[in-house]
Amino acid sequence: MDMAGSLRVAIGGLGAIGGHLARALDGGVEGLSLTAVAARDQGKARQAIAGFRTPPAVVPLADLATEADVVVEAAPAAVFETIAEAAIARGRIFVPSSVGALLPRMHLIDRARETGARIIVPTGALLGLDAVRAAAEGPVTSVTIETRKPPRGLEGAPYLVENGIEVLGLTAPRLVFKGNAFDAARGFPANVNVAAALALAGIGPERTMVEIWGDPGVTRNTHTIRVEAAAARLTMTIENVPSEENPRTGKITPLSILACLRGLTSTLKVGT
Ligand SMILES: NC(=O)C1=CN([C@@H]2O[C@H](COP(=O)(O)OP(=O)(O)OC[C@H]3O[C@@H](n4cnc5c(N)ncnc54)[C@H](OP(=O)(O)O)[C@@H]3O)[C@@H](O)[C@H]2O)C=CC1
Ligand SMILES: O=C([O-])CC(=O)C(=O)O
Repeated sequence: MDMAGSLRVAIGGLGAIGGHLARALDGGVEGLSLTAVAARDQGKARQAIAGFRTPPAVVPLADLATEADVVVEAAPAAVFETIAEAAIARGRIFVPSSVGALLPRMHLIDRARETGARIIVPTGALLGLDAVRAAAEGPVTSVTIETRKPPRGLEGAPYLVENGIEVLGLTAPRLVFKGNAFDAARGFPANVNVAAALALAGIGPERTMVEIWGDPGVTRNTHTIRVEAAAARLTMTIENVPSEENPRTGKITPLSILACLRGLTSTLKVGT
């Protein structure tokens, strides 16, 4: 907490997610104050915060956790571990964006249990994780997610490169991946964090099934969840407007994280 009793927030990464979130926090959010940021290019980061009302410290990734109660990860999956380990070692609240990177690192949850840290996965670019969590308190038969992205939003994914799948020239929708959430997150680390979040909310990454389509007919990153459970059947679709900074990332993602952070301090909290 800072002297005004606000939760101190640090953000690793200042791109489509981190940049938007930093500006929103600097604009003033009750109960939250932005104290530190990190990016690869420190000069660019200093420029990005130059006009802020209260400029945060620009620090190396591993130091974010010394400056804050809540550490938001909004960087490429490749540096997830550096941010996560430091935050968890210090017993902070860790809010990951690169949720797919959590799936092969579930030991971080055991470590958090030891240190008193919490890992809070935001709904991010997805929807309906409240209903999925509720359904998963009872028996669940199946959980699937179908993701459709404009081809440029999938370009360069390791699974496509390894399998020689070219998406940029597509003239019709193509199913480029079908498998479980664990393999989807490994093959598409910058594209299907939503599948990882869904898996964690519901029945786990081995049983959560994923289809990824390169679709030249869509302009939005579109995710449809289907859940068959004893208590309810859910079918939900979200159509995300790609952000200008990074077409892989829907504009709703930083808004979801902001809503998640508000929920850490608000008196009235709505939703599971
Ligand atoms: N959970 C969800 O629903 C969603 C999750 N995501 C995921 O969130 C993450 C962030 O996405 P997004 O904001 O679009 O990404 P961007 O590419 O727009 O921004 C990434 C940021 O990370 C910084 N960065 C890169 N490398 C390093 C490094 N080695 N050390 C420190 N900082 C570094 C970059 O700094 P610089 O500019 O200096 O290079 C940049 O500020 C991604 O993993 C993405 O897949 C995205 C959408 C939805
Ligand atoms: O739709 C989006 O904005 C991003 C996305 O699929 C993900 O990273 O999981």
